[in-house]
Amino acid sequence: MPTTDLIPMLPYILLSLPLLHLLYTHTSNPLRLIPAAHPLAPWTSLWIAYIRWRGRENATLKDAHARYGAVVCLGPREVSVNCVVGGIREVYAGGFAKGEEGGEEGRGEGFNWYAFFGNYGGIPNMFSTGANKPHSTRKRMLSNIYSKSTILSSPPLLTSTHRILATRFLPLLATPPPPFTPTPSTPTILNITPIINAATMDIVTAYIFGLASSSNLLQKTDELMWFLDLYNSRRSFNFWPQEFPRVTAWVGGWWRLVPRWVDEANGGIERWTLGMCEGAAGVVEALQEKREGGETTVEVQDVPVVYQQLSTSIAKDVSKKTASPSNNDDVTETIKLTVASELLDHLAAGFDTSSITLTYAIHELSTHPAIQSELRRELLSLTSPPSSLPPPKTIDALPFLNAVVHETLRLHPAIPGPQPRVTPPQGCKLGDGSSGVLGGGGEYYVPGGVRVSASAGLLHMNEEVFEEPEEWRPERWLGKEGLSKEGKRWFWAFGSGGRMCIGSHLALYQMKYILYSLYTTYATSIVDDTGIEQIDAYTAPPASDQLIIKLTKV
Ligand code: HEM
Repeated sequence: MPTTDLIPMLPYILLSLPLLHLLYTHTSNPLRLIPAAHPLAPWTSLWIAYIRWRGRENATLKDAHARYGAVVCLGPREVSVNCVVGGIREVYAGGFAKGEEGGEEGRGEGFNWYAFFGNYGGIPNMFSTGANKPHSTRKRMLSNIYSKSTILSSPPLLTSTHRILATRFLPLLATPPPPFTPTPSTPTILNITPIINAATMDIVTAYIFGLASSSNLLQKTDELMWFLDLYNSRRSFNFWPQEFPRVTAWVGGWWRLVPRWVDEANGGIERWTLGMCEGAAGVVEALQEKREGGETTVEVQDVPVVYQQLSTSIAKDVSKKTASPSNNDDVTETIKLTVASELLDHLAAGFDTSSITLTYAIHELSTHPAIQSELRRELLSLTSPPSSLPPPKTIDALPFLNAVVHETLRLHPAIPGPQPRVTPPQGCKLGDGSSGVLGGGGEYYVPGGVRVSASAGLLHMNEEVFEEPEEWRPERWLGKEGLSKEGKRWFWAFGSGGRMCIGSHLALYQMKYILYSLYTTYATSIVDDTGIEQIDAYTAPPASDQLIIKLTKV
């Protein structure tokens, strides 16, 4: 055929090129062999992006795993796993990074879903860092102060927790001001959720910054409302910057996908955190003077445990990297913002997740009065002087309280959504070839650079592991052995592996003490739990952000 005869066919040839390319990439993609959550999933990532944009990801994954098994394909470069063997054990215990390794200072390159959690204009922190090496350097700086043995024996933490519960939390419950009481004439009926938010924030920031420099949201109601308004209203604007950061930045020049006030809200929270850092820095200086023989006194509860440890370690790290700093002010500013970015993440991660869990614990206890009485019996069996709390180790060892907290974390994990990681360059095998529900189903090769995730909200619903998983049953954690061995492997509220929650012991500590204070003083019952269902998101508070309960003095 003469070449000129081909000219009329040119548009058709050009049009078919993208289709041929799509066909080629599909047939050469090993992910096409994995059961697909939707017919479009192996062909395009637009389907799962649309599901995320609609806020339907958790529900969609639940349905997909129920239909197609433990490993499902969500996109041409994405899979979800819902099993231990060939699933969380490989991905999380196996140390898959959050973003591809490499990049500037080994911080990772390519897409990193967590980069969005950087603060102060993208300064990374432990949680947001993509690559494993810089992450583990940072984690080593902090692991000791968040370890179980340190938390359970920390005088600053115990003293500040006691002060916060005895002088702020219980008095607030006794006479709650208007924003907490829907009808001021009935002060025993109150919205417990913001009070719990305030209590967890005050305890977490007291451990981080010391009581004198921390938040006092339980007593400063206006500040609490200001903070919660900023914090909660940003939630619905995560999609674009988190899933499509480059598009968001590119389009941002002429069309804002995220309203300006979200940036302003972030700025407000950042300045608030810097204020606490400055207070803590003053206390660290005073401690230094004291060590050098000065007169200064610092009360035990005012020691900024986390701030002190982190600022010292980061200062060493930064000065090591900048051997001859050209500008000392720049170095000081870098240290200040690096510390603040890290600690802002801790206070946000710490207050939000713990208060979600506590809201559900109170909801469940209020709808299960017999279990509430059983818990109160156990708590009241402790004897402690009226002016102090029972010792942390005693509280920690209470079996029924422990069961109530863990069963709530199982049924209502504060982070039920997918925790994305990236498969290593050499690829991996997911699933374990077995057919049972406990195994990973078929075994599949997954190449490097693929987004893979598991979700606590799905792992905790396996009926082979947790009998009647939709039921809240603290007793499944009791008995001689406690939860079954299999149950322990599938319990994933704090994640697992190197990127597991660093604050889990602090979280358990404060949740147990808050429940102790509440239930040794009051009985709770539900007045209005409309909207108590968890939203479909990574971190999932109640849809209504509130729980109205009645308190009755015991
Ligand atoms: C009930 C309370 C809590 C729950 C359910 C929870 C859950 C989790 C989970 C599932 C992760 C891993 C997330 C992922 O990789 O996508 C995580 C990480 C983290 N959590 Fe928590 N958390 C809680 C309380 C706290 C507290 C009190 C702190 C305060 C320090 C905290 C600080 C962190 C940090 C800094 C990370 C990142 C760890 C790393 O990158 O190595 N969390 N948390």
